[in-house]
Amino acid sequence: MTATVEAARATTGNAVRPVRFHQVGKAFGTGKKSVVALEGVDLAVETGEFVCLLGASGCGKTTLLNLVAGLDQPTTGRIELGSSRPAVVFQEAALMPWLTAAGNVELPLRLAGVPKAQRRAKAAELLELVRLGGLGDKRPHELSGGMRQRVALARALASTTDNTGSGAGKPSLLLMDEPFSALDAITRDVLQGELLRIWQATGTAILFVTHDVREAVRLGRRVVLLSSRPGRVVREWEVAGLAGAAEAAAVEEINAELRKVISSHAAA
Ligand SMILES: Nc1ncnc2c1ncn2[C@@H]1O[C@H](COP(=O)(O)OP(=O)(O)OP(=O)(O)O)[C@@H](O)[C@H]1O
Repeated sequence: MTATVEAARATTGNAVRPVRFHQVGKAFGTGKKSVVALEGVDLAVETGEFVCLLGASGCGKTTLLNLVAGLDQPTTGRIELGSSRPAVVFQEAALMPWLTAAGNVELPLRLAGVPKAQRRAKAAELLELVRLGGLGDKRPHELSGGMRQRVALARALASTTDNTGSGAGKPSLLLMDEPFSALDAITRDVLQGELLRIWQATGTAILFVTHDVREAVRLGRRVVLLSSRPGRVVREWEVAGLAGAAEAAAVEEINAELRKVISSHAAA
């Protein structure tokens, strides 16, 4: 079977989907030493949707995001990318230490050839959005871990927005790989709330990787569970709008399913 990543019009009716996987597989290496990280993954993210991808350590979550981001190629299957330029926010903010916060946010715009005045204005707007207005001249080492992740989020939003000219009319897509897992519990809680606000304000689709069930249910409208090696989609839950007892019940049910997946892998 051929493996491709297509910048195609992945459509549902007339709408363009940010991304769709068709039976995607990924193996590292060949022969006896080959590691099959993903197998037969079918998954779509709709325009403006917030999907949390959940799975045990090593089940292929990062591999899957890397395929969407174009950092790696699938071995089998096909990925249709309707999004103009997916951006990734990693566990560590990975900011350029010699640039200010504003300079980091401007970077993707600079690389896309956006004129200076326009990118300054966009960076200021995005720093306001992540509640860092007035801190644009700080360098990464002058900011807390939570603030650095806010800058990384603003930078990712800068690279997904269509003001770069190339992606007019295409849905934006943000890929997030356990972005809050290195933060303390209070900062994580605050940033989860902020991310929901920003998601609602921007309408960008988000594919968010986590191994924390509570985080997945709080943030996602849909939670997708991957099995352990090879990673396949085991089950999905619609969790939009759950609160109180219903949210707690969903967390419990998904936790039970995750434990099953982990123990079946351990027994294999
Ligand atoms: N470049 C690589 N070469 C060989 N094996 C790899 C490579 N990248 C990932 N793998 C293997 O593929 C599997 C999936 O890895 P991946 O990092 O995608 O898992 P993950 O679900 O993101 O894990 P975690 O939650 O611990 O970050 C693992 O067994 C890993 O060892």
